[in-house]
Parts: sequence; structure tokens; C-alpha cells
Amino acid sequence: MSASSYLPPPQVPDANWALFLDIDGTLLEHAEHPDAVVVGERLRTLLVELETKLDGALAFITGRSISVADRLFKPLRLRAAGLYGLEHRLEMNGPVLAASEPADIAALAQEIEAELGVANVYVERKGPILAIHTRAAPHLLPRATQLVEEALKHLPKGYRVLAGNAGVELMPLQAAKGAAIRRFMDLPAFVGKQPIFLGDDTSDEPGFDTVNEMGGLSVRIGPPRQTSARYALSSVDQALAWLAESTGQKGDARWSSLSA
Ligand SMILES: O=P(O)(O)OC[C@H]1O[C@H](O[C@H]2O[C@H](CO)[C@@H](O)[C@H](O)[C@H]2O)[C@H](O)[C@@H](O)[C@@H]1O
Repeated sequence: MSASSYLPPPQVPDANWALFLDIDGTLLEHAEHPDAVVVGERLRTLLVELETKLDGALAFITGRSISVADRLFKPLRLRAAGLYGLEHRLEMNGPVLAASEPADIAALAQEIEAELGVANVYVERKGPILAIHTRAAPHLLPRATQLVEEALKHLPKGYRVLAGNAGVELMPLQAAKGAAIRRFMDLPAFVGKQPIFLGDDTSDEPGFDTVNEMGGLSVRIGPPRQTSARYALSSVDQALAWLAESTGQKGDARWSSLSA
């Protein structure tokens, strides 16, 4: 769907819906470094209210690892697909099915850190996924991309390179948000419900496609751009206000800036 046909999504009033939430750029404003994001108390409260309202049918679908998501949203330990679906927590407060770091990815991370780490590039090691963050050194994005694309030639088959938000990620092919959403939709708390997915990034597009196929609501957060999402909200503030309205709170366009 083209950016010009964007619509704000309708309100979603009841427990017939299942809510899937991307984190960065959707629930949280972007920050210079992945550890510098701010999770406000008001957002934690909203997530708990939504989880209760939807009878448990709520999950994070994120590129972050679940352990990092837990640290950010502590003490919440919500259902989550981390690392684009390579790891899961299928029950709130339940165990995490985590993914480990293969030796060749560890070696590659060290090589890239040795070259670019000194230049303010952050190499985030996420088990089988490497995220090279160039937000603080944008001129090094082409070099970071070149390094991971070169590495693809030497790694076993089954990896791909994906443009990130101010960076680039190397990940296994099976890391995909659409498959992660489908996995949750088979669980008792989700089955028979209509999925809604809120996301902002290229890596969220397979999630939009999946909820479109399932007859759900796909909602892209951010300024207009080409996307498969059928609805749009222009900012994190708007996304949080939309979610809050479904719990009966009045709309507030400054939602996230008031929440810290
Ligand atoms: O799928 P998401 O929940 O949106 O996670 C995507 C990536 O988010 C994080 O990186 C991005 O956000 C950082 C904080 O704003 C920012 O500094 C960075 O430039 C962004 O790319 C996270 O660090 C990654 O692991 C996630 O894949």
C-alpha cells in the first residue's frame, strides 16, 4: 500500500483482538544508543492494562533479545518473540526459549568491533544476530554494510543482511516477524482472535503482511513511506495515545513525553 493512502486505525474495543507490539520506534522513541532508551512508568502501566483487557493476548515482537526487553521493561516479563522470532517467551513470566551465539558470528563480531568500535560504531551481539549501529557515525554505514555482506560469502548458507534503523543487521533467514506472530496465534490465549501489529521499520513489513493475510490490522508508526501496513499513526506519541484510548484513557498527543 502506498504512503498516500494511509488511514488512522479504528479503535479496537474488546478482547476479540490480539495485540503484537514492536518496541523501538513504536513504543519507544529512538535514542542515540540502544541502552539509552527510556521506558516510563506510564507505559508499563498501559501494557499491563492492555494485557489484562485482552485476556493475555499481547506480545512484544522485537529485534531485541528478550533479556534486554526484560531489562528495559522490568519488572514486566511479557510474552515476547525476541531476535525477530528466534527466541520466545510464550507465557507471561514463563521461561525463555533463547538462542545462542555461534562461534563464526562471535569471531565476526570481534573483527567488526576491532575495525569500527573505535569509531563510535556499536556492535550489538544478539546470539545469532549481529546489529551494527552507526547512528553516532553515519558515514560508516556503507563500510558496516560492506563488512556484513562480505561475511555472507564465508558464513554457512542461511543468513541475510537487513538494513536497520541507523545501522545494519546480519541474521539467520528464519528470523522473521511474520512467523513469530503466527506462532503466537496458535496459542490458547490468541486463537480465534484478530491480530493487530504495530511496527515502524523494514523488519516489521513481514509482520504487516502476515496480519493482512489473517484479516487483522497492520499499523505503521512514523512519517509516510511505502509499506504493506494498511493504517498509520505518525509518531510514537500517537501510537501510545491510540493504545491508551482503547483502555478508556483520553487522547493525549504528548503521551510518551509525559510518561517518563
Ligand atoms: O524490532 P524493534 O523492537 O523495533 O527493535 C529493532 C532494533 O532496535 C534497537 O535498535 C534501534 O533502536 C536504538 C534505540 O533507539 C537505536 O539506537 C538504534 O539506532 C536502532 O537501530 C536494538 O538495539 C536492535 O537490537 C533492534 O534490532
